[in-house]
Amino acid sequence: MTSQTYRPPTADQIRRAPKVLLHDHLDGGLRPGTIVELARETGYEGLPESEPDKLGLWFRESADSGSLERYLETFAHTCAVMQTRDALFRVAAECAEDLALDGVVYAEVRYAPEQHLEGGLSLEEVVEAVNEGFKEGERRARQAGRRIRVGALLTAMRHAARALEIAELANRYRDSGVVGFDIAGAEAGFPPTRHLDAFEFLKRENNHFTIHAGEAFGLPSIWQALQWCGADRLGHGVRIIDDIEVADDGSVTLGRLASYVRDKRIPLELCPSSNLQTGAAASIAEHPIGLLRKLHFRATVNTDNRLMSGTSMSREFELLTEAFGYTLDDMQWFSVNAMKSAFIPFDERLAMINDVIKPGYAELKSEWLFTQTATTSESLD
Ligand SMILES: O=c1[nH]cnc2c1ncn2[C@H]1C[C@H](O)[C@@H](CO)O1
Ligand SMILES: [Zn+2]
Repeated sequence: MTSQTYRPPTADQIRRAPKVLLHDHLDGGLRPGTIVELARETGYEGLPESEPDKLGLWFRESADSGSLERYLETFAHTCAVMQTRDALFRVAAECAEDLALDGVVYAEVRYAPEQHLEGGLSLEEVVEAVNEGFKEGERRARQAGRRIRVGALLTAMRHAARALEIAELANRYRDSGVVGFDIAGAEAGFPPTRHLDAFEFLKRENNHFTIHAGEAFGLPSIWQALQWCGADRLGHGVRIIDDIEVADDGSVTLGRLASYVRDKRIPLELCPSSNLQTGAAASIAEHPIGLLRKLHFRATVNTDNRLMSGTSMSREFELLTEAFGYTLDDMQWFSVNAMKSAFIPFDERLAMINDVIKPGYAELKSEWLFTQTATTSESLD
């Protein structure tokens, strides 16, 4: 008799399973219908499509270019409609609602405050609007019988020069909704060491940060992010695969950097579908996550940009299940990994693991027992 543990989970089980999301961009996850409405309300006339389904398709197709730089161009439209307090509040509330509906119980959602100042808001007003939106989304989710907790990560754009200012902002709001800091944007030509002052400030403040590294650019970027900047986690980090050698007989050799990442349990915020679009991986089946999971790296599964990739946490897990035969146990492993790597305090992470994640998977895994019992007693009658 095979237990549920060895069966692929159904789409419904994947959706109901408690999931943890560490890498999701607020400006990469808007509902297409909301973009259309906000564009109308705010007088933005630059949208390439005015009908929500067509607009959603436009984002997916435009982001599918094989280049990170072209992928990033699509954010001009989402940021354009996120320039008022009401728009930021709405987008954040809907983000929390959508994630909760997808079975996400804990999420860290990032955005770059400096990209939302065109309507005259201050950096503080941007952060407060988003924080209030997340709270509202959590409340709506609770009303609908779901539970989610959302924290914000403040991102600085790596081509700009405001990283220290944004790091200070993240530090100021650390006890009210902001759980950490990040840098994002085009990777090639913009090494993380350009922003050392920001990282050093956060270290002095005992604060947390992740760095987009090892996505469009390889090992040097990961090495800098860890050994020069002191990142707690790697945004993507998928190119760590370049430091892992698999011989014809299947034996695996880790280089110094890959060993360091695994030994120190550095969390990798892997985003499979996003990587296919930017050319960082050729297919889900060939995505390094398969090997990294086998080798017990601290791998986590993430969406990156739900709008641009037409994805969700459930969709990412469906794709992985299909490609690698993952079970509910694998899903639990990824979810516990992510929760261990979150930026909230240790006792709260532990409580999420023990009181939410493990019981959630235990319940799903036990379901097969009851279907089994029902069939057995029927056949005995
Ligand atoms: O995957 C990514 N790599 C680098 N930068 C990214 C990625 N996804 C989104 N961004 C950028 C574009 C957004 O406007 C910004 C803040 O969320 O972060
Ligand atoms: Zn990202």
